[in-house]
Amino acid sequence: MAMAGGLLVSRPVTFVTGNAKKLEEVRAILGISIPFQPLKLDLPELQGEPEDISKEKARLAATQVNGPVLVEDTCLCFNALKGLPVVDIFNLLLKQFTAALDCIFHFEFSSTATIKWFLQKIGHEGLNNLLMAYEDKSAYALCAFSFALGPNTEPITFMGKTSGKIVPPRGPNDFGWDPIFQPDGYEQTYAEMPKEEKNKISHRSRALALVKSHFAAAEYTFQTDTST
Ligand SMILES: O=c1[nH]c(=O)c2ncn([C@@H]3O[C@H](COP(=O)(O)OP(=O)(O)OP(=O)(O)O)[C@@H](O)[C@H]3O)c2[nH]1
Ligand SMILES: [Mg+2]
Repeated sequence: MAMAGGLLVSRPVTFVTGNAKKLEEVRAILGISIPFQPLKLDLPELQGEPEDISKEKARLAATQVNGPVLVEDTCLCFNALKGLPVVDIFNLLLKQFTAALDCIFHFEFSSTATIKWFLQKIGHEGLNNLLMAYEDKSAYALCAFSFALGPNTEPITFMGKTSGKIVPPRGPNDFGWDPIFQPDGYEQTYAEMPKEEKNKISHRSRALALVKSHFAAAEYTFQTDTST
């Protein structure tokens, strides 16, 4: 029997995420192109550039799983705020605030704020309000998948970006900031679009196209028999 020329990998990839909606989309986009099994783990996320957050998630996941892992980190960036991911804006404010408080009360704050945290705290309306003072409502969704073959191997990262604008919420409210993100060239928000449509143009599908190309080029062979 002819064997693929690529690396033999001990078992299928584990896609580690605590987010069921992400998993749903990844399943729909990947189909059977990459054999993977999901694992629900909410990994701690260090703050920094999206690529670094994603890589660090992959390192942590590979150590926990002790095998090949795929992870993903998504952020929503507002151009009026210099394209900074919301997390950085928050950290900037937090730093100034804590510095001021520290002078007065010797308080200390620590936080792992993300777009997720912002969404939970201020909601869609709050995210819209952040841009109230700016004419520029443009934004982009950025997705960073990282793949690691196992612990102690350097993760490879694949980025996907979709540009659009922040609008008052429209459409079903079952996935994060989908109702307030309207991609360029569309009259609908992510939430209003049929799933197949979002999955054709989303930050996630663009990053996953690169993941798929990498897997196709690397010709990994996954050992599925775990009894050996
Ligand atoms: O409207 C949305 N459309 C999307 O396509 C999308 N992708 C992610 N998100 C949300 O943005 C934050 C990212 O944080 P995030 O990348 O750390 O994800 P997470 O913590 O939920 O899961 P994970 O880290 O366990 O994989 C979380 O609030 C996610 O719900 C999205 N919202
Ligand atoms: Mg997370």
